[in-house]
Amino acid sequence: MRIIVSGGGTGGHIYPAMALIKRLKERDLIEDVLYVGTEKGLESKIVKNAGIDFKTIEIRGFKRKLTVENVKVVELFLSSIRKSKKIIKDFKPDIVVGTGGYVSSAIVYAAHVSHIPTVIHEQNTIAGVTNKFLAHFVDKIAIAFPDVVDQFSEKKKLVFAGNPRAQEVVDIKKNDRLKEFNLEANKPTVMIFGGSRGAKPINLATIEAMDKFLTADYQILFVTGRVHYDNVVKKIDSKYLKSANISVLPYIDNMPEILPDLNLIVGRSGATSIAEITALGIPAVFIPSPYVTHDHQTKNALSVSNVGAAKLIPESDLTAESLFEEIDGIMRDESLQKKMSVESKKIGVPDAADRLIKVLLDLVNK
Ligand SMILES: CC(=O)N[C@H]1[C@@H](OP(=O)(O)OP(=O)(O)OC[C@H]2O[C@@H](n3ccc(=O)[nH]c3=O)[C@H](O)[C@@H]2O)O[C@H](CO)[C@@H](O)[C@@H]1O
Repeated sequence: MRIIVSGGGTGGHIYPAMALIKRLKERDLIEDVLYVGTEKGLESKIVKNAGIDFKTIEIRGFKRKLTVENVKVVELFLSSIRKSKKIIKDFKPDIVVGTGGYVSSAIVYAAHVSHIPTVIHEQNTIAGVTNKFLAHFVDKIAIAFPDVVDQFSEKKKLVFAGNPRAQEVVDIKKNDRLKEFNLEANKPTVMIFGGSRGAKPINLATIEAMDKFLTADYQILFVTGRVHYDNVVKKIDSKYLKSANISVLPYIDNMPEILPDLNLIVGRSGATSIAEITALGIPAVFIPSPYVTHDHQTKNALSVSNVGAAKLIPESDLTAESLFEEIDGIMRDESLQKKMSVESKKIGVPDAADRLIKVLLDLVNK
């Protein structure tokens, strides 16, 4: 099939799109693929690095408050629909898929008015603004959490698919990649990170807890987020940076290959991270971001912690002490780790990419 995929802004919208493309290629289902994003978004780097054709449109998200800036946003939206129609006319897709973020709104809408089948993928427990808007026009809405059903009035369009990134990570075996980060290959390992862009409060609590981690009988992979890295390193005493027990990195490009080597993941509760974690059954501690629309990360996290697969620290309770105690409590208790892992796997969707592909094939072959 000829397919246009669009999703961006943060990794949580991009990696599911990339996982879908990867699986379509593995199954030899792609005749040609084009990714539509913005030049400024994280997608520009990730998609270009993967060698996938990439076309940009200029578009911005609405400000929630009434401001004059929104006039510019409307102008850009209209011009990006015109550009999207041209892209569609030239590429002639059989289907267009949007995975969220405002960038996907123009191309998916333009596909709808050009009578091309359309699908959106909603990763979260609370639907994003773009997907709520697009829901009126698209043919199918693929969801990753059953809870989100209530958010859409277009019930007949809903299909539960999970998040394609789950299937991408589940096939990768433990492969001792931790040595690349100066950590031991077989020592129990905790990764602390704040989603695709890093999170300052998590970074600060981790820096303050370093003293305790220095002597722990497990090691710490601390991923700060690219924009925070220099500041974090400046704040850390060099004895921690030289320690064999702690590795500090700005970003991990090959996350699927690292995940099987981890015993505990601590971080934000972005939906794509959750899909990866539950596909593999990795115990987790979530510190939901309170800065996202409708506090959706708390709802995401609760769907995992409510079944005993993760612990939850509200950001308002996050300190070096609470962070260390939660991590240490889990790392000292192997039976708890096993129990969390079993419960986590039960809610994982390891065949999510194939489920989503079935939705696409049903539309294309209609
Ligand atoms: C602040 C914000 O708006 N966050 C949203 C964003 O999160 P964010 O972009 O952080 O998304 P997720 O936590 O869902 O996913 C992060 C992705 O980035 C990858 N990764 C992360 C760090 C790293 O060093 N290397 C790497 O590859 C992870 O493996 C994962 O695939 O999109 C998610 C999915 O719609 C939402 O649920 C989040 O609420």
